[in-house]
Amino acid sequence: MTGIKLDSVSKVFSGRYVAVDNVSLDIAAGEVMVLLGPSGCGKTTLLRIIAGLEDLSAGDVWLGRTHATDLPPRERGVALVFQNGALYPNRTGRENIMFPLRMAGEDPAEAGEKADGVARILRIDTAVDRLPRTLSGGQRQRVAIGRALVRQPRIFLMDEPLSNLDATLRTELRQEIGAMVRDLSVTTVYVTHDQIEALTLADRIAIMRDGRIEDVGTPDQVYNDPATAFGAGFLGTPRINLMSATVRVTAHHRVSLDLGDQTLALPPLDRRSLILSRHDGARVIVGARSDAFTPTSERDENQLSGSLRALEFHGNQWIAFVASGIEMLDPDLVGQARPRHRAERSHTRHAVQRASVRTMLTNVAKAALHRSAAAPRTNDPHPPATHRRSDLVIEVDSGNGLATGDTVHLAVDTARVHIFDEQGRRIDRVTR
Ligand SMILES: Nc1ncnc2c1ncn2[C@@H]1O[C@H](COP(=O)(O)OP(=O)(O)OP(=O)(O)O)[C@@H](O)[C@H]1O
Repeated sequence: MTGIKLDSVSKVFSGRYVAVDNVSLDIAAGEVMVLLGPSGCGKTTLLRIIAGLEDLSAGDVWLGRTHATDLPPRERGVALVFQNGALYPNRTGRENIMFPLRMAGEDPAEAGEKADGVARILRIDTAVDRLPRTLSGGQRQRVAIGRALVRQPRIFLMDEPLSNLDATLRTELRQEIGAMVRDLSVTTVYVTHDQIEALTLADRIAIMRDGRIEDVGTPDQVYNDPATAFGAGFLGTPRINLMSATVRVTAHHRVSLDLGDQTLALPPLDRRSLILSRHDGARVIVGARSDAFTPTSERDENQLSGSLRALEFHGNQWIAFVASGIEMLDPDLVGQARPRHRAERSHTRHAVQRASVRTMLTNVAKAALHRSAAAPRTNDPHPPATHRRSDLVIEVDSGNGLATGDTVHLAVDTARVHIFDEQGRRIDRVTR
């Protein structure tokens, strides 16, 4: 088994577009690492870097103990499966699977046996005599996976392999891929923008944004103990509520979070109270998932209230939209201040070393600051709330007696609330 180490890896396209920005990541041998993030955040580029299909602008790649930065793709022992695992149309499923072995000069009978073995694992053994056009989308993708696996790669790279399949097939094949890569103990890097795929498949998830890794941890860690507001917003449906708040510290060092007309008090022994007790007046972001609120008729200090604007039936739950007057923030915009386009310069793999990328970033940061002084800020970490994002979104039990227009009081479980600084980074330490 082979681990992967990415050491301060950057990729700048055309000398000016930073697709991957100083990424360091250790993937253990046999681990399933999912790269998760919105379109354009650099997931595929990072995968192609591991495969050796992109030259680096800076940084190093290690595969096991091998320094692989300049190693050609065929010497890396990696196999890749893409969205459309394109198959040879005039070859049967079996011939497609055994093709890499035949190219490597393997005896046809032995290659055929290996292909049949892989087809059994992938549960397409009854379909492998057919041509691709007669196979279903799921079967075709299984053949593509089989063709990648038959060479027994040291590292298995998958780029959104399920995105062209329908929901049922996706679930089925996702479970099989998870079981298969674990049975084979092959180090796997899996790219997706689908949070369910990431949460269900991964040993660890790396959440990417703008070419960087925002957070990396087990599914439980990144969901329940998110390092950043963006990561917290990327996982979970409905999306986490992010409330703009000001820290208030009383004479007795009690800390409360001023949400405008409403307040949340932190318990005195809460570690966040200790951290914030020295930051009276600081702006923070309070994150609470929809299930951290409970509608209540009893009054107590840690309650928020508002008017029930809408109630939606989601099959397995009711979602309530509560107009609370609190300024809500969009997770996609919090802390987003970095332009992706860099200074106009021409860079080749050998010309751009780590230091020069750093200089480039500094220049761009200066330019951005200069621009922000002259023009209205479009990337303000606290953009004005929009009507669409101005409601608290909460889960309620079976819509029990609530009606739109009602005033609702919501008990807030402060233990389940996350506090981020203005740039969206957790103020307290996360467990990793
Ligand atoms: N060859 C290239 N030349 C210039 N820019 C590129 C090139 N390849 C990728 N990019 C840019 O780099 C950024 C990262 O692209 P990448 O494909 O890695 O993102 P992604 O997270 O995989 O997105 P998606 O989920 O949409 O596939 C994108 O904005 C893309 O336009």
